[in-house]
Amino acid sequence: MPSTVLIVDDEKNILLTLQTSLQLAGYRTELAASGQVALDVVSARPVDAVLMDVKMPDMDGLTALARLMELKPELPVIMMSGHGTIDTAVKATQLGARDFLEKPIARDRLLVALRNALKQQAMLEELQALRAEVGRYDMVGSGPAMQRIFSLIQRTAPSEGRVLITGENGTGKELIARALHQNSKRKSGPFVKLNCAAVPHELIESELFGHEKGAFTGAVSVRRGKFELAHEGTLFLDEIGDMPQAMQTKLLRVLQEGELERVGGAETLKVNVRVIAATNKNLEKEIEAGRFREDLYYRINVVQIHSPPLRERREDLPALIDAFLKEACTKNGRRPLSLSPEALAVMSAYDYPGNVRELRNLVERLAILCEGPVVQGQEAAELLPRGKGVVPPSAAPSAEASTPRPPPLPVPMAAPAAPAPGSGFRPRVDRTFREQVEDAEREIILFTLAHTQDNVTEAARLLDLERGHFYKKMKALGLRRGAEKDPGTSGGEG
Ligand SMILES: Nc1ncnc2c1ncn2[C@@H]1O[C@H](COP(=O)(O)OP(=O)(O)OP(=O)(O)O)[C@@H](O)[C@H]1O
Repeated sequence: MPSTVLIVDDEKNILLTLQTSLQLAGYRTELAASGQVALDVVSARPVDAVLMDVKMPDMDGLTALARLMELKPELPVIMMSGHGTIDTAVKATQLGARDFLEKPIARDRLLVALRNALKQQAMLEELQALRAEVGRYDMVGSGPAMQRIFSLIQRTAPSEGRVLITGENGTGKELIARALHQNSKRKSGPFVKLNCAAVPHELIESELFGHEKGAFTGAVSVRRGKFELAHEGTLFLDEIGDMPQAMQTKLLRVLQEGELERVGGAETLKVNVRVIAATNKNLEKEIEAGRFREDLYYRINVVQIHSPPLRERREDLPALIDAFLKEACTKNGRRPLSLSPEALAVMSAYDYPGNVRELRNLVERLAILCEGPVVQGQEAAELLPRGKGVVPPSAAPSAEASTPRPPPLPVPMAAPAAPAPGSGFRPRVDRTFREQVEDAEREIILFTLAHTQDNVTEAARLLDLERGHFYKKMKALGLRRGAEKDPGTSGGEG
């Protein structure tokens, strides 16, 4: 899409000459005969750059420049003057002008200045976007599920094929979309995102297609839609399953014809956009229920990439935790933290209904709250939702641990061969009476088994319990025998 340049000069001849030069070079132009008109145009219509004379009646160019910078601080403005002094040029630069041209303006010099200003602007915008997204591009994980995703990204990204990314919230769908863009031929173009579930139904059309001034109440100026903004780049439509049906029909037309009109506008705009969509819904079910257009589904679903929930790819947990821990420590200005084996075991046992997003938040909390330098199992357990944090005794305490060993937590499926947690049971206020009695019973059994080297008969004898009753108790508490052990070698209790 050609850039629009606003030319501001009180001399009509100059306006027309510059307009011709710029149009021949492929730019769209807007004209303003005064500083005030220029301000009106910029607040009403999309303008990519301004070329403005210094000497004008009513409002001189430098005053207009200062006002423009207040209105749109990032707008590239090139000043021009027939009586240019160094002083004026310095003032213009201080006010935010990107370049200063002397009249009469040489066409080549003008085009170079304009190209540089627009390029610089594009780079600044890209840098800003990158800064905002810092740390969000790198996809961590090397398990089979991630390998499959990486391979699909590699094969799909260079094509122009539309991609539908499916998966629960927080599984990394947006990250996949960004990776597809970054690895595509469009990577120097924009990546634009619209979350269809976050925009009120009545506004989604203008978000996507833009609107003309006065198209509806509140449309005080022209606005480009996401499709226009994504021209020659990628448009990521998140939560597409939430797109209203009327809008699905309009989207289908753009996907088929590559054309659209802004809301309230008559001009047909051609756009060259690759659409990547994502959903946490089962779109086939949505089609059956009559909520999603089947023809749109086939248009967007040329290639499908599924991002499985974190609980189905636990093998990636250590690498993800490590990456998020490093990131959070740097962000919060603290020395690097590491996880004790107990803490890692606690975090690996949790199901993460909020997926990688939840893990990332939990790790950031760890980085803020833990004293460190090694996160203990108890600290990790306390971070998880109530009742979800358990410290398996099989996880050995870290040698680097600087804090005293915390009291042990309940053991859901522990092999008696594991080291006994010791007699550290203490009453707590965050578990019920019954849970705490069971915690104590577990401790007693594990402690005794450790003492008898897993000899169940001997442990039952020491506790004055029937052997059968002892077994039942173990089962009820979720404990199992050292299954890998041959009963004959573990003390002959079998
Ligand atoms: N493989 C990964 N490596 C590193 N970070 C990840 C990974 N997957 C997800 N994340 C991080 O988890 C968070 C959620 O990811 P993202 O927004 O891509 O998920 P989503 O599936 O698009 O979520 P939603 O459906 O809610 O929009 C982000 O902070 C992202 O950086």
